[in-house]
Amino acid sequence: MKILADQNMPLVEEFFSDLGEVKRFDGRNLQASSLQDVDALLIRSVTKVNAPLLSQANKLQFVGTATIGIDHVDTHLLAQQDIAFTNAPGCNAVAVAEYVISALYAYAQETDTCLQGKTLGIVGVGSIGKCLQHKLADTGIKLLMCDPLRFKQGDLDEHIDIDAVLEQADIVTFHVPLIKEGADKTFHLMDANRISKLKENMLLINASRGDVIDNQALLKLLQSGQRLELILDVWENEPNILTALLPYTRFASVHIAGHSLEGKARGTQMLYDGLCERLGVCANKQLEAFLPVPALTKCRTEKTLTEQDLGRLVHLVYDIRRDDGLMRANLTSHGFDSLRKNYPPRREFSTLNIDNMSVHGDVLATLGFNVIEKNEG
Ligand SMILES: NC(=O)C1=CN([C@@H]2O[C@H](COP(=O)(O)OP(=O)(O)OC[C@H]3O[C@@H](n4cnc5c(N)ncnc54)[C@H](O)[C@@H]3O)[C@@H](O)[C@H]2O)C=CC1
Ligand SMILES: O=C(O)C(=O)[C@H](O)COP(=O)(O)O
Repeated sequence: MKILADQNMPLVEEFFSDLGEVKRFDGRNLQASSLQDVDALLIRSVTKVNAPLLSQANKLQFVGTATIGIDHVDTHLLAQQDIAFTNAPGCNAVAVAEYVISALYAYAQETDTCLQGKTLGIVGVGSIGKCLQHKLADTGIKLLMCDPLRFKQGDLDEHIDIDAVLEQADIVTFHVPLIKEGADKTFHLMDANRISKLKENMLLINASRGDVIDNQALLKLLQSGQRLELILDVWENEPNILTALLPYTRFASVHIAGHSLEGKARGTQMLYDGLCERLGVCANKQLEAFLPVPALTKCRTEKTLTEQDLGRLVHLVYDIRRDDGLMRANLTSHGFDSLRKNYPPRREFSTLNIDNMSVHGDVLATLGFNVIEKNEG
């Protein structure tokens, strides 16, 4: 079978070469003619699957996106054409949650803020929101959960309306899918009206989709002199983003919140599992076999850890300021997509084994580190 895979998807040859012939493509520039005689298409978020793209797909039986988000895929059209579809739910939830945690500790360090006692609103409590809620559970940050849909389904104990969250929280982070229309639309969930009511100096984090926040309205507010703390990983109209927003951000990045090595590799494995299921063959490959050993695998904590120490541990594994620096220094010369393509490897907290001799084992473990020893003394 012929398999066409995005050039930015890792481990495709390792997972798929036993199933067929693998060819790569540039995700932003896939042409309809390239789908002639192709059996399986493996994409990332930058490839729009729609009627024009599928117009010459004479053999396509499987489309997989190695992402959580599916706003780039016309799933109804695929169903109509009896083309199996899978995404990779949850594949990079840990990576996005750790991006937010790294951002929080870096923000705290730079602004001399104590996170303990602050109130953080999580808007969208699915895989990522829940993962973040769990990881922050022992940090002393008060969490407000906002997810009307899950609350209605009885899948969430508490739900606070978004406007109440924006009023009560010091920090708000968005983890909703992009829904462009209908009763549940999240397009411009943060519209000009909500943006105009934002409290001075509150911290907004967006690592969901750029269109969830009206970027022009946000810029207008900031240009009017309102002070806000902003951490943006996603932007409207990527890759041609509103660069005028950049100077107003505390930290900015090129849509890489989910790009841990593990997160991207899990996405590939989930597509492999999906295609094997479609073909009725046994999926017998595991990503652990392909991941490199991390540069840093072990450290030891001796004393009672302060919040600053926790931040240092977080940043040992992943410091958002690395990505912020790369974007600010290279966006103009290299461009948004090239920075994404050449994203330096990043590992998840679980790759750091912490030999813990302090009383902070629980917070370290809930943050996601691998705590290998605990001494209550
Ligand atoms: N920046 C990045 O690199 C990444 C971004 N994403 C984005 O994050 C989104 C969320 O991912 P997951 O948590 O895995 O998805 P999920 O589908 O598990 O959870 C999304 C949650 O948002 C809730 N929701 C929908 N509309 C809402 C609203 N108006 N207000 C509050 N909650 C609402 C849903 O009920 C659901 O529980 C993805 O759809 C994707 O667009 C995902 C991975 C990486
Ligand atoms: O999973 C998602 O949804 C994402 O946004 C990805 O992590 C990032 O997208 P691509 O690397 O596929 O463009």
